Amino acid sequence: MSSSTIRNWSKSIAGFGMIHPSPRCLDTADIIILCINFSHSSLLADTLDMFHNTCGSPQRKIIVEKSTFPLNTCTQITHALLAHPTHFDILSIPEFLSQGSAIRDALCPDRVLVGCDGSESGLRARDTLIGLYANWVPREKILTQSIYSTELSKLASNALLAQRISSINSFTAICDASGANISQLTHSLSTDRRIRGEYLSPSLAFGGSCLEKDLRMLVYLCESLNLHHVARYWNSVIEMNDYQLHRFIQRVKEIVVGIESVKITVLGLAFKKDTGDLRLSPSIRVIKELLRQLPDIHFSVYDPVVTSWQIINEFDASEKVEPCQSIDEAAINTHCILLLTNWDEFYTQIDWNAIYQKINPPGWVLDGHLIVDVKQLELIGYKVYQIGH
Ligand SMILES: NC(=O)c1ccc[n+]([C@@H]2O[C@H](COP(=O)([O-])OP(=O)(O)OC[C@H]3O[C@@H](n4cnc5c(N)ncnc54)[C@H](O)[C@@H]3O)[C@@H](O)[C@H]2O)c1
Ligand SMILES: O=c1ccn([C@@H]2O[C@H](COP(=O)(O)OP(=O)(O)O[C@H]3O[C@H](CO)[C@@H](O)[C@H](O)[C@H]3O)[C@@H](O)[C@H]2O)c(=O)[nH]1
Repeated sequence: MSSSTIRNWSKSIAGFGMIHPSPRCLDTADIIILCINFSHSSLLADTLDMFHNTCGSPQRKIIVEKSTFPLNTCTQITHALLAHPTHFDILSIPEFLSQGSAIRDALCPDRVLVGCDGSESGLRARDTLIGLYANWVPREKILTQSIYSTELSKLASNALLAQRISSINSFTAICDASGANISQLTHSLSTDRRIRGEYLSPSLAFGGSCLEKDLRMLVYLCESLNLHHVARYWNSVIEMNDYQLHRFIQRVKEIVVGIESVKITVLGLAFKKDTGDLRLSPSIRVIKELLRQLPDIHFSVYDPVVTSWQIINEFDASEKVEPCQSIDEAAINTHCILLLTNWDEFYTQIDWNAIYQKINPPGWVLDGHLIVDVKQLELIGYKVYQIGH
């Protein structure tokens, strides 16, 4: 979300504001929402230091854990602040929004989980936050739980989403090896009302800053609870994701190896459509791994949202990765087109006939998201690999 969007949105909800954190602003706040990124773990310590440095106004404050922190973080914060003269109540209210639909998800959440420690003041703090959310979320969608349950619910949600993606991706491997068709398979699965179709879209891998990170947190939690079988189970979801990505990279290698001065066109760099976020993007992993294994390759990259500056900054070997302003520009003299992000315009706005005139024979297209109509492209003359077909 851009800061101006957040500002406009937050203006419409009385009492909300974006602040640059400082001991002074913490002193005057009634509710402090932590949405920092735990991967900078020292920053969590900095934040706690900042609370310690506030002058200690007598008024009680509520700290909301919105970031996805490891289980038990709320309790650790409580202990860390025990000696502080201001009294704090800690709540866990995990965030479930997705990149690309953040505002819609925030305004119309499936549910809001509010976890508290069950103490008298904790329950009062919980009711304050429920009152705040009730301004725009129907009361029946606001669920109250213990702090451990809300923290674990967040990890469990991302783990199950990732597990569904890895499961369907495992079937693309079976389809590739057996001749079955993944589109037909997902269609039949989605008609089963116990399964349905969400998070069953096959892909070259799941990416983004959350699913893998939260799975790793879950694996770590299981290990620390001596639940080694359970840890291995969830770790296998990550392993399946890596396997799927490397299967795709292997297919590209088989096609381009031996071609002199090979040029590959990458369509889509963001980790998914409707965002410019590059964190743990499968496209970037594909490019970097191919550059590592076949350093002579040149890439031309087009993404509808990711800027040239972002592309240049992402790669050390920037002279080998050329940002392009259009699909047509990226495709000139290419040997192979990779469809790596599921942008809507790739489904509907690519003139495959026109592009075929600009590329090097035999004209390979490798589709990591079931974007193209394979038969139509083969009729034009392309050679096509689509996951699971
Ligand atoms: N991005 C999402 O879609 C999403 C969705 C749900 C939950 N989450 C969770 O929210 C948290 C943040 O994720 P993000 O994607 O917004 O990360 P991010 O890195 O984009 O943003 C974190 C921000 O916090 C700031 N920050 C970190 N430590 C700070 C400190 N001590 N004081 C002041 N500012 C500090 C950083 O400078 C950064 O701007 C993570 O725990 C993540 O798992 C993210
Ligand atoms: O059927 C699917 C659905 C998604 N993906 C991929 O999975 C990744 C993650 O997608 P998505 O879940 O939409 O993105 P995020 O914005 O990372 O959101 C997830 O992570 C957030 C941070 O924790 C949570 O708040 C959200 O509920 C959770 O969906 C992307 O690479 C997608 O392309 C697939 O391959 N197939």
